[in-house]
Amino acid sequence: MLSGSRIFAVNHKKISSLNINNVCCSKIRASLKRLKPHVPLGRNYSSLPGLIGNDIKSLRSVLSPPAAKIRNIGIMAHIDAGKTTTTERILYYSGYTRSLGDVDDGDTVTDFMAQERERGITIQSAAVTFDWKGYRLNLIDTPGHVDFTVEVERCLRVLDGAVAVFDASAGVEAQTLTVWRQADKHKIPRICFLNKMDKTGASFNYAVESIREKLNAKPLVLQLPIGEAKTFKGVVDVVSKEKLLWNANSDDGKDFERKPLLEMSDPELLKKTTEARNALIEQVADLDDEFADLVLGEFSENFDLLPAEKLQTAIHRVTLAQTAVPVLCGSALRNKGVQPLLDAITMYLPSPEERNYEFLHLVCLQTATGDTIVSSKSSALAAARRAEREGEKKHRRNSEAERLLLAGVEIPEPVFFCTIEPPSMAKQPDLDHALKCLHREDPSLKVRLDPDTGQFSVKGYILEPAKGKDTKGKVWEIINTVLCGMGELHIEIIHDRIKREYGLETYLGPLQVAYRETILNSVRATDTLDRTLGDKRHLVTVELEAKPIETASVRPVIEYADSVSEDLLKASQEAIENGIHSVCLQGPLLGSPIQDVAITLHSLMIHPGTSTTMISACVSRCLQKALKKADKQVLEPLMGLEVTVTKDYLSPVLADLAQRRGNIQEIQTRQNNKVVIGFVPLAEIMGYSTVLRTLTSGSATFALELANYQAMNPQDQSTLLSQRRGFT
Ligand SMILES: Nc1nc2c(ncn2[C@@H]2O[C@H](COP(=O)(O)OP(=O)(O)OP(=O)(O)O)[C@@H](O)[C@H]2O)c(=O)[nH]1
Repeated sequence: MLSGSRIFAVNHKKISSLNINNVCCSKIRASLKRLKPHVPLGRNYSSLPGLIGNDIKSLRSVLSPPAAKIRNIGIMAHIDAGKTTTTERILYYSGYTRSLGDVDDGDTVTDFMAQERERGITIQSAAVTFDWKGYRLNLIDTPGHVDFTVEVERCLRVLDGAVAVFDASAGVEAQTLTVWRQADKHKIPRICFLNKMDKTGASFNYAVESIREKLNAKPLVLQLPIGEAKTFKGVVDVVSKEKLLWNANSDDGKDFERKPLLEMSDPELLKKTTEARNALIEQVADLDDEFADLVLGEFSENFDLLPAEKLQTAIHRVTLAQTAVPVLCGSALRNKGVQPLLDAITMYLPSPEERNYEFLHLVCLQTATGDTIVSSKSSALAAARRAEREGEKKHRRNSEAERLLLAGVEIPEPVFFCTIEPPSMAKQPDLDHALKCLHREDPSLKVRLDPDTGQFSVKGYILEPAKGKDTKGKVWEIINTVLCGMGELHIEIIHDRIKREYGLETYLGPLQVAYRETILNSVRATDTLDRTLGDKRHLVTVELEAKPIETASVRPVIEYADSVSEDLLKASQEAIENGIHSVCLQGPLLGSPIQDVAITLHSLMIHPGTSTTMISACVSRCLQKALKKADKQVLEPLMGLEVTVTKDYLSPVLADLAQRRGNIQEIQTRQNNKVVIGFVPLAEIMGYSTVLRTLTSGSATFALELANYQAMNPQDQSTLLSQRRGFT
């Protein structure tokens, strides 16, 4: 959990173009840069070809609408489902941009970082504000790659609704499950958009079923596709029984035809749509009592007489209650189906007035991800009070400031780390500054200082010892700066950003896996620290026990025996726990965090006047002594893996995974592809994208997610320990 947050009251009249709740500083500066190119930024941003100036509509002229006409929404999905392409179409049709951006050409609005444009992927979420039919939409495009899950998390906590985009040929994919779970956690009402209906293998029914089965959600089919794959040309609006057709010769899809379905011209389609509408009405009536009463009363004889608006209002209610999700379809790339999606956003997703925010206590923090920005303190306070009245009251707080804070961002533990070095010692402060700023934007990036790893330091291609003596015999050592991140891509992007945005060429050490350690048996130790400093005697005696437990947490459980005096504990508890935590952060085998342990303090004697530092030191030493005696175990990160591959390449992929200690759980058939689902240790999967590309001629895709930490087998553990000690 992020350590803290602050609230900022923003004068929205001064920055009316940035009607957003919580985006990182660089996004705000970059947005300002787009609208006002001369704002001095003090940091380099990638240029925005073709976007500065006339191509983007200035929002300063648009008056603030009432809250009921505001939609704060996000776009989320598995990587490459088409979020950015859909966002580009949305911006174009709303009049925000005057030309269609393309991910493949690297000229989109929301993917504005150089790395995003070069790789065609979203790395940072981007917020844009635009209007649609009298509504003000604040939209955030989020990344789909698992390495940037925290970006999604920090956006979800401020959204009122979300559009989940799916590749209609793949249905629910691995990362869709992750973002869906995140949205569930933040209680975000959603709409599903089945994109890529033009793609070979696209199947509306398959995608709807996968939403039902894999996401355990109730899909409300609001549209039916007209054609699929190459024949896809439009959609039927099930609610109004109209067909929407896009002109095949139009190059931007701006204009389309909306016509009622008629018995004479479309008998088959009309029959199918009537069946779908009746099924939809029954489904909504099952979920909404008010609608059920209406349907069973006035319209039970003939659902055709039920006005579209009544059905729409009921769909809005069930969407808000999150008992079902409306499903629409289209092809963003072929410019079909995006305008009805915009209508659905305004019609079915909630306004800020209809949402309760989870306000939580968090401690104070500098301006960073997790801060809460409000347009005025009084309106935010009113919202907080309403949330308390209507919500579960469990977060009622006394302090006014505390009541305004939104729930924090949950930060997963990093699984990779590597050293990073500046080009010269003189540049170390610049590197520290860059890392500090990047960490504030991206709390999933962790930086730690490793004083004495006993390893070699890599500077360019030259190996230098990390510790030595100078000519006068004085000992010196290199302090390593260590980057800890969510994946290979995450660290690569950070490295690249330091170069481009801060002008610093840095050197990365080899990428290493973040292992953990645990103990296998209970051990007990006693220690006494007796030191006299000046005229003061510091004397502490501690007896403690460390034992294995099941928590999957890197924080040890700390217990105190009844024999430990409560008065003594009151004065020294913090020092004792600091001592325990510092040892548990660096285990005896690899210097990795220790997990699944409980520490019980059995006895404690403290001489009056002993400093808390000495108490911490004694507890640390005693715990180290105990751990030395224990049987120890290295735990390695185990990744959940999903590889989507055509049948022809299945065998080589399986053979390769077997060599990587992979454990295959299931092989599913998804359209013409096979989906291999299993687990593989992270250490074995480094650089997998290159290997998979070679094995399958670039036709396969894969997704990885941390599943848990598992015990290494004795042989692999001893090989790893030998490697770390430099014996192999
Ligand atoms: N056939 C087809 N391709 C599409 C469609 N929409 C997007 N694409 C392509 O799919 C690829 C990924 O599109 P993006 O819009 O970058 O997807 P994304 O979900 O934003 O990707 P990340 O942000 O990196 O997760 C690009 O090559 C697009 O051209 C579509 O409707 N049909």
